[in-house]
Amino acid sequence: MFVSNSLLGDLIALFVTLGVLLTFYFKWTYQYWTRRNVPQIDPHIPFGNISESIKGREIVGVTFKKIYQQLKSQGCRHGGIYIFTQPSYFPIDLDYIRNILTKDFQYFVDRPFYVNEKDPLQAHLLNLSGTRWRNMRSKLTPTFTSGKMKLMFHIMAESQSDLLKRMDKEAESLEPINIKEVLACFTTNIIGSCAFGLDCKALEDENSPFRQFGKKLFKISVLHRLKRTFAATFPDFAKFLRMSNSRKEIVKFIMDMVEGTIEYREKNNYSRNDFMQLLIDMKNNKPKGDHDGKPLTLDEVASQAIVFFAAGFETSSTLMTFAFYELAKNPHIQDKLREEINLILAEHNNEISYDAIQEMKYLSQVIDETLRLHPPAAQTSRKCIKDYKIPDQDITIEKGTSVTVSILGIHHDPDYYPDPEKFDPERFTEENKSLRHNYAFLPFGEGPRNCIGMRFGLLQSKMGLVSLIKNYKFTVNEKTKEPITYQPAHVVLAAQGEIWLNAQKV
Ligand code: HEM
Repeated sequence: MFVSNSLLGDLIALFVTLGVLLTFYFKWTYQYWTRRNVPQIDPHIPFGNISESIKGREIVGVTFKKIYQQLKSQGCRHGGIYIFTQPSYFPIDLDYIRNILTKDFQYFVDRPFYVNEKDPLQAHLLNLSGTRWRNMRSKLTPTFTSGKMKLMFHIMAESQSDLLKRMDKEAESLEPINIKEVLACFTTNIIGSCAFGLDCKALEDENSPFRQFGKKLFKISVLHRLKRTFAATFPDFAKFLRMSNSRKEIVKFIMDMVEGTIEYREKNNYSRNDFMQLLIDMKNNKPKGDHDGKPLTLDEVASQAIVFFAAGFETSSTLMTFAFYELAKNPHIQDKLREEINLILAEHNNEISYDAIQEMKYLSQVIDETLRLHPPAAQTSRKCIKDYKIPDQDITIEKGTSVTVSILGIHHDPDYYPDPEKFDPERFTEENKSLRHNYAFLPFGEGPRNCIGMRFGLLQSKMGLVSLIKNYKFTVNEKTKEPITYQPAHVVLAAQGEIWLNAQKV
């Protein structure tokens, strides 16, 4: 029965053989890019090139930025990395990035995410692939036009007066202000109101159920992160195991809320200018546009509402938090912005209106520079859906390979932005923008699969900035831990720890 005369001897032989086989497997796997003549950054067993982020030492966006810088310093136009054992193509040249995101989009329609189609609330725009994505994107696009944003502006304006009330209360206490938390409550109110039709009251009460839900949504345990990465890396195996990405308590919270809202509106014949209403209309009537013509199901309505909340709430509140921090560090920029705000509002009866915000050019520069320095989405990805030959190279990206674009890496590249760590809104004057490659600034991604909520995200962030900068002068409080670093195990690029500011009424 034993190969040798002892069980121990057999076990040792078995482990040694397994060890040797595994080493060969990793060695062979980790030469994929070298075999294809693509420069690679040497990976480590078993996490490939993302060990630091898997171990929770840094956010993956920072890992990708370092890879970008390493490849760029070696003069590479592209490279290859490994996420666990899965090869991912890593373009550096902005023309290659433009081809993948836009010009040759038909090869890169999908995202490399694992989705269990049977999971409730998973059929949302961010996750969907192929024809299902095209149909949903086409149905949802009319939801985000400037006309619709103008209609939703009134809902945002209600939250803006709550923001001022909260700020007045905080400033009166003469204590430093935890700006990250205040702004998280502000965006919770706006998105909760627009996506779910709810009065969340997060600014009045930090313990409100919706604020607690927002915290829970982004609090991802190490186990859940490992599960997600595993499923993304080995999608076929995850499919075989029927792995689920849903969290039961989140599904229940959302479904109860969406069903309740729909029932109330339908029973009372009540309608409102918000995302939820547009989704309900698409459930009850055939949506317009070039798609399969099918109305949305209840699960699809709930899925879109949750992704609008998840994709729109923390990205915008992080953008605003960094904008206030940078303005507090740079008083001359803050003063210049306040001057513009006062000047333009004076021409609009001192009312913060949609049109007044659109006229504020320096405000856009401040927002763009914040998005450059601290892009909330530090990277984006695509999946190659048919073999793709890289133009001007004798290299083919194989069907099924993922592509990683380091937004943070590009935004900190001194070739495009000299002295990249400096906060300087002058980089975004019309003249300076025209001197750069269009793809050197990608905070919302690019191409047919870019951020659908860009207008909404910008509008709510601009509204937050205008109403607070108009009324308060901000400086950084010594309780803020500087230099700012990024939270390691987090979905968006957010500051580690709190950002404490002093606010003085102007
Ligand atoms: C400052 C705020 C925001 C930033 C920086 C941001 C950034 C991004 C980025 C980088 C992408 C990936 C694009 C690509 O791969 O080319 C994305 C996708 C997406 N965003 Fe945003 N986003 C913001 C706000 C919002 C808001 C407010 C919503 C919804 C109300 C939203 C909904 C989405 C959705 C649904 C997608 C997936 C689109 C698709 O796959 O077709 N985002 N966002």
